[in-house]
Amino acid sequence: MALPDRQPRSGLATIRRDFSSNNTADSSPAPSLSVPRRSTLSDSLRKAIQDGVASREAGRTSHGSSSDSQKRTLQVDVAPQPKKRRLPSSWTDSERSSASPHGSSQSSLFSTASTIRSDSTFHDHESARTSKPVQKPDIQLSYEQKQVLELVKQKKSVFYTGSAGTGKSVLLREIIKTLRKEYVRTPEAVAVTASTGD
Ligand SMILES: Nc1ncnc2c1ncn2[C@@H]1O[C@H](COP(=O)(O)OP(=O)(O)OP(=O)(O)O)[C@@H](O)[C@H]1O
Repeated sequence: MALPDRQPRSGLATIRRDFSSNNTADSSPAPSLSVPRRSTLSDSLRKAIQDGVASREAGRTSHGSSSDSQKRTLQVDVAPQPKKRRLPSSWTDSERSSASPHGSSQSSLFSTASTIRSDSTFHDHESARTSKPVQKPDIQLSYEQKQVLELVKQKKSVFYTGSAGTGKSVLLREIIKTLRKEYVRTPEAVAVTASTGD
Protein backbone atom coordinates (compact mmCIF):
# COMPACT_ATOMS: atom_id res chain seq x y z
CA MET A 1 0.00 0.00 0.00
CA ALA A 2 1.23 3.47 -0.76
CA LEU A 3 -0.47 5.19 2.21
CA PRO A 4 1.85 3.90 5.03
CA ASP A 5 4.85 4.98 2.98
CA ARG A 6 3.55 8.54 2.79
CA GLN A 7 2.71 8.94 6.48
CA PRO A 8 6.24 9.43 7.83
CA ARG A 9 6.88 12.26 5.35
CA SER A 10 3.73 14.15 6.16
CA GLY A 11 3.36 16.24 9.31
CA LEU A 12 -0.40 16.05 8.96
CA ALA A 13 -0.30 12.29 9.43
CA THR A 14 1.61 12.73 12.71
CA ILE A 15 -0.93 15.21 14.03
CA ARG A 16 -3.77 12.87 13.16
CA ARG A 17 -2.07 10.17 15.07
CA ASP A 18 -1.88 12.39 18.15
CA PHE A 19 -5.55 13.24 18.24
CA SER A 20 -6.98 9.96 17.03
CA SER A 21 -5.52 7.71 19.72
CA ASN A 22 -2.90 7.56 22.43
CA ASN A 23 -1.64 4.25 21.16
CA THR A 24 1.73 4.90 19.57
CA ALA A 25 2.49 1.29 18.75
CA ASP A 26 0.73 1.28 15.41
CA SER A 27 2.17 0.08 12.16
CA SER A 28 3.54 3.48 11.11
CA PRO A 29 7.33 3.70 11.14
CA ALA A 30 7.26 7.21 12.60
CA PRO A 31 9.63 7.83 15.53
CA SER A 32 7.82 7.08 18.77
CA LEU A 33 9.93 9.48 20.86
CA SER A 34 8.12 12.56 19.62
CA VAL A 35 4.67 11.24 20.41
CA PRO A 36 4.80 11.27 24.25
CA ARG A 37 6.44 14.71 24.23
CA ARG A 38 3.73 16.12 22.01
CA SER A 39 1.00 14.53 24.08
CA THR A 40 2.42 16.09 27.26
CA LEU A 41 2.89 19.40 25.48
CA SER A 42 -0.59 19.23 24.09
CA ASP A 43 -1.97 18.52 27.56
CA SER A 44 -0.19 21.49 29.06
CA LEU A 45 -1.13 23.61 26.10
CA ARG A 46 -4.70 22.48 26.35
CA LYS A 47 -4.76 23.48 30.00
CA ALA A 48 -3.17 26.79 29.24
CA ILE A 49 -5.63 27.41 26.45
CA GLN A 50 -8.55 26.47 28.63
CA ASP A 51 -7.31 28.75 31.38
CA GLY A 52 -6.82 31.55 28.89
CA VAL A 53 -10.22 31.06 27.38
CA ALA A 54 -11.81 30.98 30.80
CA SER A 55 -10.04 34.15 31.88
CA ARG A 56 -10.93 35.80 28.60
CA GLU A 57 -14.56 34.81 28.95
CA ALA A 58 -14.55 36.21 32.46
CA GLY A 59 -12.98 39.44 31.23
CA ARG A 60 -15.40 39.67 28.36
CA THR A 61 -18.39 39.28 30.63
CA SER A 62 -16.97 41.86 33.00
CA HIS A 63 -16.13 44.30 30.16
CA GLY A 64 -19.35 43.57 28.33
CA SER A 65 -21.50 45.68 30.54
CA SER A 66 -19.07 48.60 30.40
CA SER A 67 -18.77 48.44 26.60
CA ASP A 68 -22.54 48.36 26.31
CA SER A 69 -22.78 51.39 28.49
CA GLN A 70 -20.10 53.10 26.40
CA LYS A 71 -21.97 52.26 23.24
CA ARG A 72 -25.14 53.70 24.71
CA THR A 73 -23.39 56.90 25.61
CA LEU A 74 -21.80 57.06 22.14
CA GLN A 75 -25.16 56.60 20.51
CA VAL A 76 -26.52 59.43 22.60
CA ASP A 77 -23.59 61.62 21.52
CA VAL A 78 -23.98 60.80 17.82
CA ALA A 79 -27.72 61.24 17.70
CA PRO A 80 -27.79 65.10 17.70
CA GLN A 81 -25.53 65.32 14.62
CA PRO A 82 -28.32 64.84 12.05
CA LYS A 83 -30.10 67.85 13.55
CA LYS A 84 -27.09 70.04 12.78
CA ARG A 85 -27.15 68.94 9.16
CA ARG A 86 -30.61 70.41 8.66
CA LEU A 87 -32.04 67.49 6.80
CA PRO A 88 -35.10 68.18 4.66
CA SER A 89 -38.51 67.82 6.19
CA SER A 90 -39.27 64.84 3.95
CA TRP A 91 -36.52 62.91 5.73
CA THR A 92 -38.51 60.76 8.13
CA ASP A 93 -37.28 59.53 11.47
CA SER A 94 -37.23 55.93 10.25
CA GLU A 95 -34.96 56.81 7.35
CA ARG A 96 -32.75 58.83 9.67
CA SER A 97 -32.36 55.91 12.05
CA SER A 98 -31.84 53.29 9.33
CA ALA A 99 -29.41 55.24 7.20
CA SER A 100 -25.83 55.54 8.30
CA PRO A 101 -24.15 58.96 8.43
CA HIS A 102 -21.99 57.93 5.45
CA GLY A 103 -25.03 56.94 3.46
CA SER A 104 -26.82 60.19 4.17
CA SER A 105 -23.81 62.22 3.07
CA GLN A 106 -23.65 60.17 -0.12
CA SER A 107 -27.29 60.80 -0.89
CA SER A 108 -26.84 64.53 -0.34
CA LEU A 109 -23.79 64.48 -2.61
CA PHE A 110 -25.68 62.59 -5.28
CA SER A 111 -28.58 64.99 -5.15
CA THR A 112 -26.21 67.94 -5.41
CA ALA A 113 -24.41 66.32 -8.33
CA SER A 114 -27.65 65.59 -10.11
CA THR A 115 -28.74 69.17 -9.60
CA ILE A 116 -25.53 70.49 -11.05
CA ARG A 117 -25.69 68.02 -13.89
CA SER A 118 -29.27 68.98 -14.74
CA ASP A 119 -28.38 72.66 -14.60
CA SER A 120 -25.41 72.20 -16.89
CA THR A 121 -27.49 70.10 -19.26
CA PHE A 122 -30.15 72.80 -19.29
CA HIS A 123 -27.58 75.47 -20.04
CA ASP A 124 -26.02 73.33 -22.74
CA HIS A 125 -29.39 72.82 -24.39
CA GLU A 126 -30.18 76.50 -24.05
CA SER A 127 -26.90 77.56 -25.60
CA ALA A 128 -27.28 75.00 -28.37
CA ARG A 129 -30.83 76.19 -29.07
CA THR A 130 -30.11 79.90 -28.98
CA SER A 131 -26.66 79.86 -30.58
CA LYS A 132 -26.69 80.67 -34.26
CA PRO A 133 -24.24 79.24 -36.77
CA VAL A 134 -21.34 81.50 -37.46
CA GLN A 135 -21.94 83.11 -40.83
CA LYS A 136 -19.14 84.26 -42.98
CA PRO A 137 -19.27 87.98 -43.73
CA ASP A 138 -20.36 88.86 -47.21
CA ILE A 139 -17.43 89.63 -49.42
CA GLN A 140 -17.63 92.66 -51.61
CA LEU A 141 -15.46 92.12 -54.63
CA SER A 142 -12.90 94.74 -55.39
CA TYR A 143 -12.85 96.64 -58.68
CA GLU A 144 -10.31 94.32 -60.26
CA GLN A 145 -12.20 91.25 -59.06
CA LYS A 146 -15.44 92.60 -60.50
CA GLN A 147 -13.75 93.24 -63.82
CA VAL A 148 -12.52 89.65 -64.02
CA LEU A 149 -15.97 88.36 -63.06
CA GLU A 150 -17.62 90.46 -65.78
CA LEU A 151 -15.21 89.06 -68.38
CA VAL A 152 -16.11 85.53 -67.27
CA LYS A 153 -19.84 86.33 -67.55
CA GLN A 154 -19.14 87.52 -71.10
CA LYS A 155 -17.72 84.02 -71.76
CA LYS A 156 -14.26 85.39 -72.32
CA SER A 157 -11.16 83.43 -71.62
CA VAL A 158 -9.50 85.06 -68.65
CA PHE A 159 -6.13 84.68 -67.02
CA TYR A 160 -5.69 86.52 -63.76
CA THR A 161 -2.81 86.42 -61.34
CA GLY A 162 -1.50 88.33 -58.38
CA SER A 163 0.63 88.19 -55.33
CA ALA A 164 -0.16 86.10 -52.34
CA GLY A 165 -3.23 87.24 -50.47
CA THR A 166 -4.60 89.49 -53.17
CA GLY A 167 -7.90 87.60 -53.48
CA LYS A 168 -7.43 85.12 -56.31
CA SER A 169 -9.13 82.25 -54.49
CA VAL A 170 -11.97 84.48 -53.32
CA LEU A 171 -12.53 85.58 -56.88
CA LEU A 172 -12.43 82.00 -58.14
CA ARG A 173 -15.14 80.95 -55.62
CA GLU A 174 -17.29 83.86 -56.77
CA ILE A 175 -16.80 82.86 -60.42
CA ILE A 176 -17.84 79.25 -59.66
CA LYS A 177 -20.87 80.39 -57.64
CA THR A 178 -21.98 82.75 -60.40
CA LEU A 179 -21.59 80.18 -63.17
CA ARG A 180 -23.45 77.48 -61.19
CA LYS A 181 -26.35 79.89 -60.66
CA GLU A 182 -26.37 80.68 -64.37
CA TYR A 183 -26.16 77.04 -65.44
CA VAL A 184 -28.30 75.58 -62.66
CA ARG A 185 -30.30 73.46 -65.15
CA THR A 186 -27.17 72.01 -66.68
CA PRO A 187 -24.74 71.55 -63.79
CA GLU A 188 -22.37 69.50 -65.95
CA ALA A 189 -21.68 72.72 -67.95
CA VAL A 190 -19.52 74.01 -65.08
CA ALA A 191 -16.35 72.10 -64.32
CA VAL A 192 -13.48 73.08 -62.06
CA THR A 193 -10.31 71.44 -63.26
CA ALA A 194 -7.82 73.09 -60.94
CA SER A 195 -7.87 75.46 -58.05
CA THR A 196 -5.29 77.48 -56.20
CA GLY A 197 -7.09 77.04 -52.91
CA ASP A 198 -10.14 75.41 -51.42
N1 LIG B 1 -13.00 91.23 -51.91
C1 LIG B 1 -12.60 90.84 -50.70
N2 LIG B 1 -13.22 91.29 -49.62
C2 LIG B 1 -12.83 90.91 -48.40
N3 LIG B 1 -11.81 90.06 -48.14
C3 LIG B 1 -11.15 89.57 -49.20
C4 LIG B 1 -11.49 89.94 -50.51
N4 LIG B 1 -10.65 89.28 -51.36
C5 LIG B 1 -9.83 88.54 -50.58
N5 LIG B 1 -10.12 88.73 -49.28
C6 LIG B 1 -9.44 88.11 -48.18
O1 LIG B 1 -8.07 88.17 -48.39
C7 LIG B 1 -7.47 87.01 -47.91
C8 LIG B 1 -6.67 86.40 -49.02
O2 LIG B 1 -7.55 86.03 -50.03
P1 LIG B 1 -7.20 84.81 -50.96
O3 LIG B 1 -6.91 83.63 -50.14
O4 LIG B 1 -8.30 84.66 -51.97
O5 LIG B 1 -5.87 85.30 -51.63
P2 LIG B 1 -5.01 84.47 -52.68
O6 LIG B 1 -4.56 85.42 -53.70
O7 LIG B 1 -5.77 83.29 -53.14
O8 LIG B 1 -3.79 84.02 -51.77
P3 LIG B 1 -2.77 82.83 -52.17
O9 LIG B 1 -2.12 83.17 -53.46
O10 LIG B 1 -1.79 82.84 -51.02
O11 LIG B 1 -3.60 81.61 -52.21
C9 LIG B 1 -8.56 86.09 -47.43
O12 LIG B 1 -8.66 86.21 -46.01
C10 LIG B 1 -9.78 86.66 -48.06
O13 LIG B 1 -10.95 86.48 -47.24
